[in-house]
Amino acid sequence: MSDLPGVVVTGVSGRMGQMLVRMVAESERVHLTGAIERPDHPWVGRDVGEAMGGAGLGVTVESDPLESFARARAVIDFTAPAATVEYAGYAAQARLAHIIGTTGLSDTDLAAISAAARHAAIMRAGNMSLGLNMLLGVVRQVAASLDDSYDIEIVEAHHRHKVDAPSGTALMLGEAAAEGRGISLSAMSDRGRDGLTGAREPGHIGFAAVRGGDIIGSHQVIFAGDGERITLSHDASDRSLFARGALRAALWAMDQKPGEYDMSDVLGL
Ligand SMILES: NC(=O)C1=CN([C@@H]2O[C@H](COP(=O)(O)OP(=O)(O)OC[C@H]3O[C@@H](n4cnc5c(N)ncnc54)[C@H](O)[C@@H]3O)[C@@H](O)[C@H]2O)C=CC1
Ligand SMILES: O=C(O)C1=N[C@H](C(=O)O)C[C@H](O)C1
Repeated sequence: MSDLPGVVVTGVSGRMGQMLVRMVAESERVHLTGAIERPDHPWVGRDVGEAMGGAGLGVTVESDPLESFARARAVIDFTAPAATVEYAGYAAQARLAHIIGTTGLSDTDLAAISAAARHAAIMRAGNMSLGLNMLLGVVRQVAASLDDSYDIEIVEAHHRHKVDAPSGTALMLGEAAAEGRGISLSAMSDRGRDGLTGAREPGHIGFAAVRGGDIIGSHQVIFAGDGERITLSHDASDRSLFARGALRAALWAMDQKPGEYDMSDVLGL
């Protein structure tokens, strides 16, 4: 038995899940106490380290989170919207910190997560990298300094397996630009142009998504004016970036009161 605070990872067979299992298991500050997958997954019942193709870690993959949540201080969750909403309810019952990396959440999902945050600390961010979260402040500032003769367009690129668009990060960048401009993103965004769209609406924020190959995550915010263009960009070249941010967030959130937090709270930005 370890005295270190327990952390559960959900979606352990996924791209981020496997990265997180490795990082939590190797950490000297936390202890891996649970590994969760969906009920029909072939890894359920196996040691998570062995299922990942390495040495056993002494943690069996389970589909029922109740027991492992009861032994933990935090759950790190990069799965899918329906799963994340379900885990938010369980984490609230067990009063443990819930670190949410899952993107593609609907307004209804977000409302359910806010309700769960009355009972537990929830840290949610569409991107947990330090660099990207620093960039948000720069985007806000540039958007506040330029009037709407500079058209704002957000272009994101991801691997062929990504299921949601625009990416969670693109939406965070869009929110930062909208805050800088003093506008509402939901009222002023253009997504997925196709066909005879008409000329660009002044003041709107446009989104475009590229999907292909093994691109980990690239984002550009373009401020296109007459005669010049400013481009702010961020490129992730290693997924461990996000896992490191998530682990830092878990350590931070374990000591927070119930409520909703984001990476700016964790990083003190
Ligand atoms: N916030 C951030 O920094 C980042 C967020 N993401 C987001 O994380 C999510 C996962 O991304 P990937 O790992 O690339 O996807 P993935 O498809 O490789 O992994 C998702 C995993 O969740 C599991 N899962 C689905 N439903 C489940 C359930 N009910 N219970 C338990 N497990 C369940 C799947 O079986 C799979 O193993 C996506 O929404 C993605 O956009 C990804 C990278 C960074
Ligand atoms: O699905 C991914 O891979 C990623 N998802 C996040 C997003 O939607 O922005 C973060 C990162 O870009 C990788």
